[in-house]
Amino acid sequence: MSPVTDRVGPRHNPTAGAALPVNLRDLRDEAWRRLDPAHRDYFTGGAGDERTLRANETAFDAYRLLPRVLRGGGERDLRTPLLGGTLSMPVLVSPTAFHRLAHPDGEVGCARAVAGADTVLVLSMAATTPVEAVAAAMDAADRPGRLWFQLYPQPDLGFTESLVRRVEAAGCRALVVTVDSPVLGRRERDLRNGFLDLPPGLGCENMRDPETGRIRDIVLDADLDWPRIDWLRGVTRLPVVLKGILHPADARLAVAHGVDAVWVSNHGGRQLDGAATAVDALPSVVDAVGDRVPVLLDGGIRRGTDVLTALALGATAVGVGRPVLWGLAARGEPGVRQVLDLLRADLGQAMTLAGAVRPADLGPDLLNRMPR
Ligand SMILES: Cc1cc2nc3c(=O)[nH]c(=O)nc-3n(C[C@H](O)[C@H](O)[C@H](O)COP(=O)(O)O)c2cc1C
Ligand SMILES: O=C(O)C(=O)c1ccccc1
Repeated sequence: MSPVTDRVGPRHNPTAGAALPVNLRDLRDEAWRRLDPAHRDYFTGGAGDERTLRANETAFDAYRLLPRVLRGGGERDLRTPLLGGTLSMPVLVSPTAFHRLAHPDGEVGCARAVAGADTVLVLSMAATTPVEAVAAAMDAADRPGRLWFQLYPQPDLGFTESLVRRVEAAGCRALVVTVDSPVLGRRERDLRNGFLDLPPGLGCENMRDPETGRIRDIVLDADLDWPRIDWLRGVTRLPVVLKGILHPADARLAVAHGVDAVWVSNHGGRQLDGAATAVDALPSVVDAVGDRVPVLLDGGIRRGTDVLTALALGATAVGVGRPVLWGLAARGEPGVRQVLDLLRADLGQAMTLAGAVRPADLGPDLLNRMPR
Protein backbone atom coordinates (compact mmCIF):
# COMPACT_ATOMS: atom_id res chain seq x y z
CA MET A 1 0.00 0.00 0.00
CA SER A 2 1.38 3.40 -0.95
CA PRO A 3 2.00 5.58 2.10
CA VAL A 4 0.53 8.61 0.37
CA THR A 5 -2.80 7.03 -0.53
CA ASP A 6 -3.33 5.45 2.88
CA ARG A 7 -6.94 4.47 3.42
CA VAL A 8 -8.31 4.77 6.91
CA GLY A 9 -10.07 2.21 9.04
CA PRO A 10 -9.23 -1.06 10.70
CA ARG A 11 -9.87 -3.07 7.52
CA HIS A 12 -7.13 -1.11 5.81
CA ASN A 13 -4.75 -0.83 8.71
CA PRO A 14 -1.92 -3.16 7.72
CA THR A 15 -0.86 -3.68 11.34
CA ALA A 16 -4.30 -4.28 12.90
CA GLY A 17 -4.52 -7.83 14.12
CA ALA A 18 -1.13 -8.60 12.67
CA ALA A 19 1.28 -10.77 14.59
CA LEU A 20 3.84 -9.15 16.83
CA PRO A 21 6.28 -7.46 16.66
CA VAL A 22 4.87 -4.04 15.87
CA ASN A 23 7.88 -2.23 17.27
CA LEU A 24 11.42 -2.88 18.42
CA ARG A 25 10.46 -3.18 22.08
CA ASP A 26 8.27 -6.19 21.25
CA LEU A 27 11.40 -7.92 20.00
CA ARG A 28 13.33 -6.78 23.06
CA ASP A 29 10.76 -8.42 25.36
CA GLU A 30 10.85 -11.59 23.30
CA ALA A 31 14.65 -11.63 23.39
CA TRP A 32 14.74 -11.09 27.12
CA ARG A 33 12.53 -14.11 27.67
CA ARG A 34 14.90 -16.28 25.67
CA LEU A 35 18.30 -15.15 26.85
CA ASP A 36 20.26 -16.52 29.77
CA PRO A 37 20.02 -13.73 32.42
CA ALA A 38 23.78 -13.09 32.51
CA HIS A 39 23.89 -12.76 28.71
CA ARG A 40 20.82 -10.54 28.75
CA ASP A 41 22.56 -8.29 31.26
CA TYR A 42 25.70 -8.17 29.09
CA PHE A 43 23.74 -7.18 25.98
CA THR A 44 21.43 -4.77 27.80
CA GLY A 45 23.59 -3.14 30.41
CA GLY A 46 25.71 -0.04 30.62
CA ALA A 47 28.46 1.38 32.81
CA GLY A 48 28.14 2.62 36.39
CA ASP A 49 24.66 3.78 37.32
CA GLU A 50 23.54 3.48 33.68
CA ARG A 51 22.69 7.19 33.59
CA THR A 52 24.00 7.66 30.08
CA LEU A 53 22.37 4.42 28.94
CA ARG A 54 18.92 5.64 30.09
CA ALA A 55 19.52 9.19 28.86
CA ASN A 56 20.40 8.01 25.34
CA GLU A 57 16.77 7.02 24.84
CA THR A 58 15.08 9.79 26.83
CA ALA A 59 17.12 12.55 25.14
CA PHE A 60 15.02 11.97 22.01
CA ASP A 61 11.85 12.60 24.06
CA ALA A 62 12.92 16.23 24.49
CA TYR A 63 12.48 16.92 20.79
CA ARG A 64 9.17 17.87 19.25
CA LEU A 65 8.70 18.17 15.52
CA LEU A 66 7.27 20.91 13.34
CA PRO A 67 5.88 18.98 10.40
CA ARG A 68 5.49 20.67 7.02
CA VAL A 69 2.15 20.18 5.21
CA LEU A 70 0.79 20.26 1.65
CA ARG A 71 4.10 19.30 0.13
CA GLY A 72 2.97 16.22 -1.82
CA GLY A 73 5.98 14.35 -3.07
CA GLY A 74 4.69 10.80 -3.55
CA GLU A 75 6.92 7.90 -2.54
CA ARG A 76 9.62 8.54 0.04
CA ASP A 77 13.17 8.00 -1.15
CA LEU A 78 15.34 6.97 1.79
CA ARG A 79 18.54 6.22 -0.16
CA THR A 80 21.66 7.58 1.50
CA PRO A 81 25.08 7.91 -0.16
CA LEU A 82 27.89 7.20 2.31
CA LEU A 83 31.64 6.61 1.86
CA GLY A 84 31.41 5.53 -1.74
CA GLY A 85 28.31 3.33 -1.44
CA THR A 86 24.58 3.95 -1.22
CA LEU A 87 22.49 2.60 1.66
CA SER A 88 18.79 1.91 1.07
CA MET A 89 18.06 4.01 4.17
CA PRO A 90 20.02 6.22 6.61
CA VAL A 91 20.29 3.36 9.13
CA LEU A 92 23.21 0.99 9.53
CA VAL A 93 24.11 -1.70 12.05
CA SER A 94 26.52 -0.63 14.79
CA PRO A 95 29.27 -3.06 15.75
CA THR A 96 28.27 -5.33 18.62
CA ALA A 97 30.26 -8.21 20.07
CA PHE A 98 29.40 -11.92 20.31
CA HIS A 99 26.43 -12.43 17.98
CA ARG A 100 26.59 -16.21 18.36
CA LEU A 101 26.03 -15.73 22.08
CA ALA A 102 22.69 -14.12 21.18
CA HIS A 103 21.65 -16.76 18.62
CA PRO A 104 23.22 -19.58 16.59
CA ASP A 105 22.56 -17.56 13.39
CA GLY A 106 25.23 -15.18 14.71
CA GLU A 107 27.01 -12.68 12.51
CA VAL A 108 26.20 -14.62 9.33
CA GLY A 109 22.47 -14.38 10.04
CA CYS A 110 22.87 -10.72 10.84
CA ALA A 111 24.79 -10.15 7.59
CA ARG A 112 22.08 -11.90 5.53
CA ALA A 113 19.42 -9.70 7.10
CA VAL A 114 21.47 -6.57 6.53
CA ALA A 115 22.11 -7.59 2.92
CA GLY A 116 18.39 -8.18 2.44
CA ALA A 117 17.65 -4.72 3.80
CA ASP A 118 20.47 -3.33 1.63
CA THR A 119 22.29 -1.41 4.30
CA VAL A 120 25.68 -1.77 6.05
CA LEU A 121 26.86 -4.10 8.82
CA VAL A 122 29.81 -2.89 10.85
CA LEU A 123 31.36 -6.17 11.99
CA SER A 124 32.73 -6.00 15.53
CA MET A 125 36.35 -6.93 16.13
CA ALA A 126 34.82 -9.07 18.89
CA ALA A 127 32.67 -10.99 16.39
CA THR A 128 32.31 -14.72 16.95
CA THR A 129 32.55 -15.43 13.19
CA PRO A 130 35.53 -14.94 10.86
CA VAL A 131 35.25 -11.84 8.68
CA GLU A 132 35.66 -14.00 5.54
CA ALA A 133 32.51 -16.00 6.39
CA VAL A 134 30.51 -12.83 7.02
CA ALA A 135 31.74 -11.31 3.75
CA ALA A 136 30.82 -14.53 1.92
CA ALA A 137 27.25 -14.23 3.26
CA MET A 138 27.06 -10.67 1.89
CA ASP A 139 28.46 -11.79 -1.47
CA ALA A 140 26.01 -14.70 -1.66
CA ALA A 141 23.16 -12.23 -1.16
CA ASP A 142 24.65 -10.23 -4.04
CA ARG A 143 25.46 -7.32 -1.75
CA PRO A 144 29.24 -7.05 -1.63
CA GLY A 145 30.43 -3.78 -0.15
CA ARG A 146 27.86 -3.78 2.60
CA LEU A 147 30.44 -4.79 5.20
CA TRP A 148 32.64 -2.50 7.29
CA PHE A 149 34.98 -3.60 10.06
CA GLN A 150 35.32 -2.16 13.56
CA LEU A 151 38.85 -2.06 14.90
CA TYR A 152 40.43 -1.62 18.30
CA PRO A 153 44.00 -0.91 17.13
CA GLN A 154 46.26 -3.26 19.06
CA PRO A 155 49.56 -2.22 20.66
CA ASP A 156 51.12 -4.98 18.51
CA LEU A 157 51.33 -3.02 15.25
CA GLY A 158 52.36 -6.10 13.27
CA PHE A 159 49.21 -7.93 14.32
CA THR A 160 47.06 -4.83 13.71
CA GLU A 161 48.45 -4.47 10.20
CA SER A 162 47.93 -8.16 9.41
CA LEU A 163 44.31 -7.86 10.58
CA VAL A 164 43.81 -4.79 8.37
CA ARG A 165 45.15 -6.81 5.39
CA ARG A 166 42.79 -9.66 6.25
CA VAL A 167 39.81 -7.30 6.46
CA GLU A 168 40.75 -5.64 3.15
CA ALA A 169 41.14 -9.02 1.46
CA ALA A 170 37.70 -10.07 2.73
CA GLY A 171 36.23 -7.04 0.95
CA CYS A 172 35.31 -4.71 3.82
CA ARG A 173 34.82 -1.15 2.61
CA ALA A 174 35.67 0.93 5.70
CA LEU A 175 37.50 0.70 9.01
CA VAL A 176 35.64 2.00 12.04
CA VAL A 177 38.13 2.74 14.80
CA THR A 178 36.49 2.83 18.23
CA VAL A 179 38.14 5.59 20.24
CA ASP A 180 35.95 5.73 23.36
CA SER A 181 37.47 2.65 24.98
CA PRO A 182 40.98 3.28 26.35
CA VAL A 183 39.79 0.87 29.06
CA LEU A 184 36.57 -1.10 29.41
CA GLY A 185 33.74 0.73 31.20
CA ARG A 186 32.76 -0.51 34.63
CA ARG A 187 29.77 -2.71 33.89
CA GLU A 188 28.41 -3.61 37.25
CA ARG A 189 25.89 -6.15 35.99
CA ASP A 190 28.73 -8.16 34.46
CA LEU A 191 30.74 -7.88 37.68
CA ARG A 192 27.81 -9.19 39.72
CA ASN A 193 27.10 -12.00 37.29
CA GLY A 194 30.76 -12.89 36.95
CA PHE A 195 30.34 -12.65 33.17
CA LEU A 196 33.91 -12.83 31.92
CA ASP A 197 34.24 -15.31 29.15
CA LEU A 198 32.51 -16.83 26.18
CA PRO A 199 31.29 -20.40 26.53
CA PRO A 200 33.43 -23.13 25.00
CA GLY A 201 33.16 -23.22 21.23
CA LEU A 202 32.74 -19.46 20.86
CA GLY A 203 35.67 -17.11 20.37
CA CYS A 204 36.77 -13.87 18.74
CA GLU A 205 37.64 -15.48 15.42
CA ASN A 206 39.21 -12.36 13.96
CA MET A 207 41.79 -12.29 16.74
CA ARG A 208 43.48 -15.49 15.53
CA ASP A 209 47.19 -15.05 15.40
CA PRO A 210 48.34 -15.63 11.80
CA GLU A 211 51.43 -17.51 13.04
CA THR A 212 50.13 -19.67 15.89
CA GLY A 213 46.44 -19.88 15.00
CA ARG A 214 45.63 -19.10 18.62
CA ILE A 215 42.96 -16.54 19.53
CA ARG A 216 44.51 -13.46 21.14
CA ASP A 217 42.80 -11.32 23.75
CA ILE A 218 41.56 -7.95 22.55
CA VAL A 219 43.68 -5.24 24.17
CA LEU A 220 41.93 -1.97 24.91
CA ASP A 221 44.87 0.40 24.57
CA ALA A 222 45.07 3.46 26.82
CA ASP A 223 48.11 4.59 24.78
CA LEU A 224 46.06 4.97 21.60
CA ASP A 225 46.61 8.50 20.25
CA TRP A 226 46.40 10.66 17.11
CA PRO A 227 49.79 9.53 15.71
CA ARG A 228 48.39 5.99 15.76
CA ILE A 229 45.45 7.16 13.64
CA ASP A 230 47.95 8.72 11.21
CA TRP A 231 49.84 5.40 11.20
CA LEU A 232 46.63 3.51 10.43
CA ARG A 233 45.78 5.85 7.58
CA GLY A 234 49.27 5.15 6.24
CA VAL A 235 48.80 1.36 6.16
CA THR A 236 45.42 1.25 4.41
CA ARG A 237 43.52 2.92 1.61
CA LEU A 238 40.19 2.06 3.21
CA PRO A 239 38.17 4.99 4.55
CA VAL A 240 38.78 5.46 8.28
CA VAL A 241 35.87 6.39 10.57
CA LEU A 242 36.37 7.41 14.21
CA LYS A 243 33.60 6.06 16.45
CA GLY A 244 33.04 7.48 19.90
CA ILE A 245 33.56 11.22 19.35
CA LEU A 246 31.52 13.55 21.60
CA HIS A 247 33.69 16.68 21.94
CA PRO A 248 33.68 19.18 19.05
CA ALA A 249 37.44 19.76 19.48
CA ASP A 250 38.02 16.05 18.79
CA ALA A 251 35.74 16.25 15.75
CA ARG A 252 37.90 19.12 14.42
CA LEU A 253 41.08 17.13 15.11
CA ALA A 254 39.60 14.11 13.36
CA VAL A 255 39.03 16.14 10.21
CA ALA A 256 42.52 17.68 10.50
CA HIS A 257 43.95 14.14 10.66
CA GLY A 258 42.17 13.26 7.44
CA VAL A 259 39.58 10.81 8.71
CA ASP A 260 36.69 10.07 6.36
CA ALA A 261 33.78 10.27 8.82
CA VAL A 262 33.09 11.06 12.45
CA TRP A 263 30.77 8.81 14.47
CA VAL A 264 29.14 10.49 17.48
CA SER A 265 28.62 7.84 20.15
CA ASN A 266 28.98 7.09 23.85
CA HIS A 267 29.14 3.35 23.13
CA GLY A 268 25.52 2.90 24.12
CA GLY A 269 26.26 4.09 27.68
CA ARG A 270 28.72 1.23 28.24
CA GLN A 271 31.90 3.26 28.67
CA LEU A 272 31.92 6.62 30.54
CA ASP A 273 28.74 6.78 32.60
CA GLY A 274 27.66 10.42 32.78
CA ALA A 275 28.88 11.13 29.25
CA ALA A 276 26.63 13.31 27.12
CA THR A 277 23.98 11.59 25.07
CA ALA A 278 24.85 11.23 21.42
CA VAL A 279 21.91 13.33 20.24
CA ASP A 280 22.81 16.18 22.62
CA ALA A 281 26.47 16.11 21.54
CA LEU A 282 25.56 16.01 17.84
CA PRO A 283 24.85 19.69 17.03
CA SER A 284 28.24 21.02 18.13
CA VAL A 285 30.05 18.18 16.35
CA VAL A 286 28.09 18.92 13.17
CA ASP A 287 28.98 22.58 13.58
CA ALA A 288 32.69 21.75 14.06
CA VAL A 289 32.84 19.41 11.06
CA GLY A 290 30.70 21.42 8.66
CA ASP A 291 30.37 19.77 5.27
CA ARG A 292 33.85 18.33 5.31
CA VAL A 293 33.00 14.73 6.30
CA PRO A 294 29.78 12.86 7.11
CA VAL A 295 28.71 12.65 10.74
CA LEU A 296 27.18 9.38 11.97
CA LEU A 297 25.48 8.81 15.30
CA ASP A 298 24.35 5.93 17.47
CA GLY A 299 22.80 5.49 20.91
CA GLY A 300 19.13 5.20 21.76
CA ILE A 301 17.68 4.98 18.25
CA ARG A 302 14.43 3.01 18.66
CA ARG A 303 11.95 4.82 16.38
CA GLY A 304 11.69 6.37 12.95
CA THR A 305 11.27 9.74 14.64
CA ASP A 306 14.62 9.23 16.42
CA VAL A 307 16.28 8.75 13.03
CA LEU A 308 14.43 11.79 11.70
CA THR A 309 15.58 13.92 14.66
CA ALA A 310 19.23 12.89 14.28
CA LEU A 311 19.14 13.65 10.56
CA ALA A 312 17.40 16.98 11.17
CA LEU A 313 20.32 17.84 13.50
CA GLY A 314 22.84 17.09 10.75
CA ALA A 315 23.69 13.38 10.96
CA THR A 316 24.05 11.63 7.60
CA ALA A 317 23.01 8.25 8.99
CA VAL A 318 22.49 6.52 12.35
CA GLY A 319 23.51 3.19 13.82
CA VAL A 320 21.47 0.72 15.84
CA GLY A 321 23.18 -1.54 18.37
CA ARG A 322 20.95 -3.27 20.90
CA PRO A 323 17.81 -3.47 18.73
CA VAL A 324 19.70 -5.69 16.29
CA LEU A 325 20.78 -7.93 19.17
CA TRP A 326 17.15 -8.12 20.32
CA GLY A 327 16.00 -9.17 16.86
CA LEU A 328 18.81 -11.71 16.61
CA ALA A 329 18.26 -13.16 20.09
CA ALA A 330 14.48 -13.33 19.61
CA ARG A 331 14.31 -14.83 16.10
CA GLY A 332 17.72 -15.09 14.51
CA GLU A 333 18.16 -13.74 10.97
CA PRO A 334 14.42 -13.01 10.41
CA GLY A 335 14.36 -11.04 13.67
CA VAL A 336 17.17 -8.77 12.49
CA ARG A 337 15.32 -8.33 9.22
CA GLN A 338 12.21 -7.32 11.20
CA VAL A 339 14.16 -4.73 13.17
CA LEU A 340 15.45 -3.12 9.98
CA ASP A 341 12.09 -3.33 8.19
CA LEU A 342 10.24 -1.85 11.19
CA LEU A 343 12.69 1.05 11.35
CA ARG A 344 12.45 1.64 7.63
CA ALA A 345 8.64 1.69 7.68
CA ASP A 346 8.55 3.87 10.79
CA LEU A 347 11.02 6.35 9.29
CA GLY A 348 9.16 6.46 5.97
CA GLN A 349 5.88 7.15 7.75
CA ALA A 350 7.43 9.80 10.02
CA MET A 351 8.95 11.54 7.01
CA THR A 352 5.63 11.44 5.18
CA LEU A 353 3.86 12.93 8.18
CA ALA A 354 6.59 15.58 8.50
CA GLY A 355 6.42 16.49 4.80
CA ALA A 356 9.92 15.29 3.86
CA VAL A 357 10.48 13.23 0.72
CA ARG A 358 14.15 12.40 1.18
CA PRO A 359 16.74 12.61 3.95
CA ALA A 360 18.19 15.78 2.41
CA ASP A 361 14.86 17.53 3.14
CA LEU A 362 15.41 17.12 6.89
CA GLY A 363 16.81 20.17 8.67
CA PRO A 364 16.72 21.87 12.07
CA ASP A 365 13.70 23.93 10.98
CA LEU A 366 11.61 20.74 11.56
CA LEU A 367 12.50 20.75 15.27
CA ASN A 368 10.45 22.80 17.65
CA ARG A 369 12.95 22.68 20.45
CA MET A 370 16.70 22.36 20.50
CA PRO A 371 17.84 20.98 23.86
CA ARG A 372 21.34 22.02 24.83
C1 LIG B 1 26.34 -5.91 23.68
C2 LIG B 1 27.07 -4.79 23.01
C3 LIG B 1 28.33 -5.01 22.46
C4 LIG B 1 29.01 -3.98 21.84
N1 LIG B 1 30.21 -4.24 21.26
C5 LIG B 1 30.87 -3.27 20.62
C6 LIG B 1 32.10 -3.54 19.97
O1 LIG B 1 32.57 -4.67 19.94
N2 LIG B 1 32.73 -2.50 19.36
C7 LIG B 1 32.22 -1.23 19.36
O2 LIG B 1 32.83 -0.33 18.79
N3 LIG B 1 31.03 -0.96 19.95
C8 LIG B 1 30.36 -1.94 20.57
N4 LIG B 1 29.15 -1.66 21.15
C9 LIG B 1 28.59 -0.31 21.04
C10 LIG B 1 27.70 -0.18 19.79
O3 LIG B 1 28.47 -0.14 18.63
C11 LIG B 1 26.87 1.11 19.80
O4 LIG B 1 27.72 2.22 19.97
C12 LIG B 1 25.75 1.15 20.83
O5 LIG B 1 25.20 -0.12 21.07
C13 LIG B 1 24.67 2.12 20.34
O6 LIG B 1 23.65 2.25 21.25
P1 LIG B 1 22.23 1.45 21.15
O7 LIG B 1 22.54 0.07 21.65
O8 LIG B 1 21.37 2.23 22.05
O9 LIG B 1 21.77 1.47 19.71
C14 LIG B 1 28.44 -2.68 21.78
C15 LIG B 1 27.18 -2.46 22.32
C16 LIG B 1 26.47 -3.49 22.93
C17 LIG B 1 25.11 -3.22 23.47
O1 LIG C 1 31.13 -4.93 25.10
C1 LIG C 1 31.46 -3.93 24.46
O2 LIG C 1 30.76 -2.89 24.45
C2 LIG C 1 32.70 -3.91 23.71
O3 LIG C 1 32.94 -2.92 23.07
C3 LIG C 1 33.67 -5.02 23.71
C4 LIG C 1 35.03 -4.75 23.84
C5 LIG C 1 35.95 -5.80 23.85
C6 LIG C 1 35.53 -7.10 23.70
C7 LIG C 1 34.19 -7.36 23.56
C8 LIG C 1 33.26 -6.33 23.54
